[in-house]
Amino acid sequence: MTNCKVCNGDAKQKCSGCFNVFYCSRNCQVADWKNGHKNDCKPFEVKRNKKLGRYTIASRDLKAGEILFREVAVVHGPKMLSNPICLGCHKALVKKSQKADFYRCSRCSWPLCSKQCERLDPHIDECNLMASKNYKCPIKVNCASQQSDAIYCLIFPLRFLILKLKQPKVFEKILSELESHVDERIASGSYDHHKHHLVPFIQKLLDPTIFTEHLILTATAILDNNCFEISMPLRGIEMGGLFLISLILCHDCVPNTKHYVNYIESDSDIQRYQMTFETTVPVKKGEQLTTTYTDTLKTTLERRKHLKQTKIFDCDCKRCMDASELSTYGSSWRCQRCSDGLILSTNSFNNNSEWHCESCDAVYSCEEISGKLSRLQIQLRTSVNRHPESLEKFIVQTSGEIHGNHLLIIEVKYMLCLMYGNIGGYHYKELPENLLQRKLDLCKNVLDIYNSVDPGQTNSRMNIIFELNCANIIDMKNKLSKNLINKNNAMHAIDQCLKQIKDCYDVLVLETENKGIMDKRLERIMNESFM
Ligand SMILES: C[S@@+](CC[C@H](N)C(=O)[O-])C[C@H]1O[C@@H](n2cnc3c(N)ncnc32)[C@H](O)[C@@H]1O
Repeated sequence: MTNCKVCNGDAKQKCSGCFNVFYCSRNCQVADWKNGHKNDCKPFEVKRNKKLGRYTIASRDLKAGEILFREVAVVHGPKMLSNPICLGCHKALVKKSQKADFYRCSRCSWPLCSKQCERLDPHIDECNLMASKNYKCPIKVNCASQQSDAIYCLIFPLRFLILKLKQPKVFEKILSELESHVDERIASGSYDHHKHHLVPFIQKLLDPTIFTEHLILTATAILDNNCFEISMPLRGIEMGGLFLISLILCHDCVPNTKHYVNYIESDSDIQRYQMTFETTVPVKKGEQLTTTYTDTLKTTLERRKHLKQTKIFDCDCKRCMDASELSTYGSSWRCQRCSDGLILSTNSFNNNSEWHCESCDAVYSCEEISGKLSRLQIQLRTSVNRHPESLEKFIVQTSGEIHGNHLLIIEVKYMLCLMYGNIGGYHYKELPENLLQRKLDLCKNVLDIYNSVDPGQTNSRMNIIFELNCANIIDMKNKLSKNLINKNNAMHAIDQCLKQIKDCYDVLVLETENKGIMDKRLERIMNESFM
């Protein structure tokens, strides 16, 4: 028999939000809700094992699109390599002219937007500290360019360490619970720069007998290992945040959740960047809830190398362990020696393993495969302009060497899906029939791959379903005008497409940054549909 969380009596009911707590009566449940369960009610449990450390499992069956939790960052700040940003409001700083300097904080000299940003939280604490030690930001006018500036790597660790002074209990809990892999990071030499620049900077501002080199490097490693990006291009914001619940979710290359950050207006000077996590697919009670720490639309070798470098673990998820990437062939090449077979990795668990042709057994080194990919990526970024004709040419020219579902080609196809029907010279009213059919085929091809590697209500998949339905509507209208289909059937099909478009819109605008763009896309297809 389970006991009531409030009075310890025999429990007869459980909280339907999380399934984690039990009560004897409605009165006890209401009392507990008011007493804090409102904030703690989350439909998952935190578990721990040797391989993952802490991880989360669903405590009840979850539908796709269920919100798991929302939270604000305990600390946020510039990324380790950041373009010049205002330390007050965090917006990107743009120079008015080549020679002009940014506005400088009157006390610490860090670049800001204006005087108004001087007193904003969290800049105020670091500014007080720097002013008290007479520290002035050394960025020179001419080197404060739009390029990444390593000096910003000083600020986020400083803010995190200030937490030790302001909220010591919270800081100690974070230090004892979060994984940092600090020793591996130090041993690899990747923290040498921090030893020479960050440590002396912090120790100039904070007591070095308490803020030792190891503590400073551990705090930095905690940020590197656990932070999420706060990326709001329309607001000009690119930074990192430490979200204490979000970080517990472990990684999978086919995750079952997605997350986004929205800006919440507040009366105070505190900026609130709110993280939301939600399921993208149905998740059964007891199943692990997973997120991604990398780009799910990159190849296995790229994802695994990125995870090893940034989060210090070797991913052994189902997708990584299958050379065919769940039968999508998302990392596969075509054999140039027999011009027939597919080249796949011989051992997915080893990033340096050889690759071999399934048909003629030709062997390729890992460097050859990585080199091929880099060459095509560079070709795509530099010589191929972002125009449908040149992207189509790229697909044709590379088809002898790379599989049509390789994720680099899927990236190109995704761009084409968004371009056809939407950009100048290719709007639906001027799109020839063959290109409309091409768009339909491309959308189906890309969707097929996303169904395996990026399933459910992910933004990229929702974008493709949106485009596929737009193209379907135009196709239907064209056929109707040529009397190739029955009017009632066509109207019914168009209604169905509009419904799916609206569903995609509803999912995509949950991330409020998308709203303006999505409104325009919706308006465009509504106009096209009823013309
Ligand atoms: C953001 S933390 C995740 C929460 C962490 N397990 C904890 O207890 O605080 C990231 C770390 O979790 C571990 N981890 C997460 N996903 C993993 C996976 N799929 N395989 C192995 N380790 C993983 C790695 O040690 C990684 O550096």
